[in-house]
Amino acid sequence: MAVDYVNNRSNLLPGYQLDLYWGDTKCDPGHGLKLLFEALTKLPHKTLIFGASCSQVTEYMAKVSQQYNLLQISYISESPVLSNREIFHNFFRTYPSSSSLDPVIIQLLNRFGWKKIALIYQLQSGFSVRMSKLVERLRSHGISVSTRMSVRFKEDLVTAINLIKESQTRIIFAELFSDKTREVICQAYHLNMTTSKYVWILSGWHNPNWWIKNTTINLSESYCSDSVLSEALDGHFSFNAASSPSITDKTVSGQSSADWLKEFHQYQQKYNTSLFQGAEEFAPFSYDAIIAVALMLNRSINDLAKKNKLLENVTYHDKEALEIMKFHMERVKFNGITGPVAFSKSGDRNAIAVIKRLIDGKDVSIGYYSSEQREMKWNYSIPINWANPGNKTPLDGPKIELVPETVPLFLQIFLCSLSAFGILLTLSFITLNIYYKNEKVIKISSPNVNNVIGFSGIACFVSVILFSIDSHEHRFSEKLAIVHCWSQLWLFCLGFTTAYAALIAKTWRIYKIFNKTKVKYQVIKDKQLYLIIFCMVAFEIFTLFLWTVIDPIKIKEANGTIQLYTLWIGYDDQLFTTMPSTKSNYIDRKKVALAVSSARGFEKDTDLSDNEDKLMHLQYRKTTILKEIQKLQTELETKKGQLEYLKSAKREESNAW
Ligand SMILES: NCCCC(=O)O
Repeated sequence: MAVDYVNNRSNLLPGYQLDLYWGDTKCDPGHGLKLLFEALTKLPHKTLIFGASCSQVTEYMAKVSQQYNLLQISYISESPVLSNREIFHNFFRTYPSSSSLDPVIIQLLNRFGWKKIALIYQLQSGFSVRMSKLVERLRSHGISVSTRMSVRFKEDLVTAINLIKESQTRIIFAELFSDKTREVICQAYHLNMTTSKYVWILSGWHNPNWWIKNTTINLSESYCSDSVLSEALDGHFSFNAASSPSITDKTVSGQSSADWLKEFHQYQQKYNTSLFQGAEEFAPFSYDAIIAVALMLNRSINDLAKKNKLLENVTYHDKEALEIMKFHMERVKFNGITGPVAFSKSGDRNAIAVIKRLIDGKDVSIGYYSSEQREMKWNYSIPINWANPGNKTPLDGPKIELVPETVPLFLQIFLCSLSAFGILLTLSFITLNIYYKNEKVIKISSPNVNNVIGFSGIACFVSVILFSIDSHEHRFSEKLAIVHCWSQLWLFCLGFTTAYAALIAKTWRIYKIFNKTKVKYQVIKDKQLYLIIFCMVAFEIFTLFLWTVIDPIKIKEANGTIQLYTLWIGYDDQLFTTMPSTKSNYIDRKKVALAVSSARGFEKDTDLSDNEDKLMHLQYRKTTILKEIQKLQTELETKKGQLEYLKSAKREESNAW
């Protein structure tokens, strides 16, 4: 159609006819190179190489064509590798580099507030390099890439999808050729990864209805028919360079994009050949590429003439002719079917990208992005239906909410009131104890030691109040929280030990009195009781000191529930059954029981945090290993990309062709 247009125009390449020698590269470098050699070795001499479609073929062909000092122009190859002028000196394209469309993904993620994405792509240099650049770009925009998987064989694909599922990322960008994309979607479907919780973003350059192939996909354990794929793909997003960004603007041929499309359909019917089927996405770019070639040749004729050269006589390896053509190609500028056509220094095209969504089997344009103006225009009149109750935008992963695990308020109030009551009661006992210290019953019970027990009990009550105060990071600084934790422990342990030591001392004295073997009345003074108390408290301080130094408290976030054991009250009668003083009216059994039970509860609490520790550690190890795998994969892909560059450069140097 484009060749006909050029050949029918009297003012474009007057006296010349454009001839196109073509063949199907089958998206395979081997086929592509064979066709290229056949074309180059047959007469007439070829003036320019047009194509290929798949970047992996184009890359090889462009390396060959430049050995012949020929210009090459592609109409759909999107690999960012082709933008490297140091490797591809004479290459142009009317389709933008895929990397120039990366902002589209960022705009889409930003629109829906997604901050995490998983990437999956087919293993080949163009896609690998594109993904490396995309990862950098996403990260610079605060979007994390949870997983980056490359696939080549069916086995890789199954593992890759499983790993993406494990990464718990619900937004997935996949760039693969259509056959592989079908397989990826099939596997995802069987893993429930195409439900409304997941969002798939795919390349938009596939043929319309690319998933319909009338064949069943057979993965290891998953089968998918076309109708299953249609169901799985409904609602996915895709984007590509817009083939007809404006349907009203007049183009260089005087047609609007709409007129052009009409004529294209007439061509399709006229030739009735399968070769035109589904070519709507590529055809406008191909058309504009031919127009660009015609304009470039038209302008080159005069400059060639100045060098005494005729276009038809230009032979291979003519560097001078090549420079003239390259000069004019770099300056081509016209309004094409695909919008304004001009080439950057790297031979690339700035284009307008279209974002589409598959709604009820039809691609609907929901926005346009201009890479030149870096501007996104959303078509908000298209409703975004997420197919979930309440039409909620899917999340990029499971929602993680940090819930501080604290003692519930009612329990806090209850505990504090109970402790305050205990403190008041103890204070009143201490007062009575001091006031009536000379009364006989009080006197024989060692009022000073009673006071020690009273104050120790108060320390335990205060520690309960401290336990119930929530010191998580939003309230206390880390240092203060640590001091808070230690003070609870020190207060409780010292209070308990002191009270217990005093009781033991008193019990021992009673035991001594009641079990006297000598006839003489035995006097045991308070000083001896203080010594027992001192020894036990000193041992406790020493133990606490060792604990504080050897295993200091660390603040960390943990999953799970805090269970409060310290309230359970029970008796530990063991001590009393072995001592005759159990029956003594002067021993406050309640207090002892509370203290012993609290200590037990504390042990249980410590066990619980040990388990949490292990769980946290395992979770941490899992995350670290996953991150390491991702890092290694990224490095591997980058290295593969570099290796391919180096291989191509080496081949070029050695002039193997
Ligand atoms: N024709 C497919 C476009 C993708 C590529 O550049 O290979």
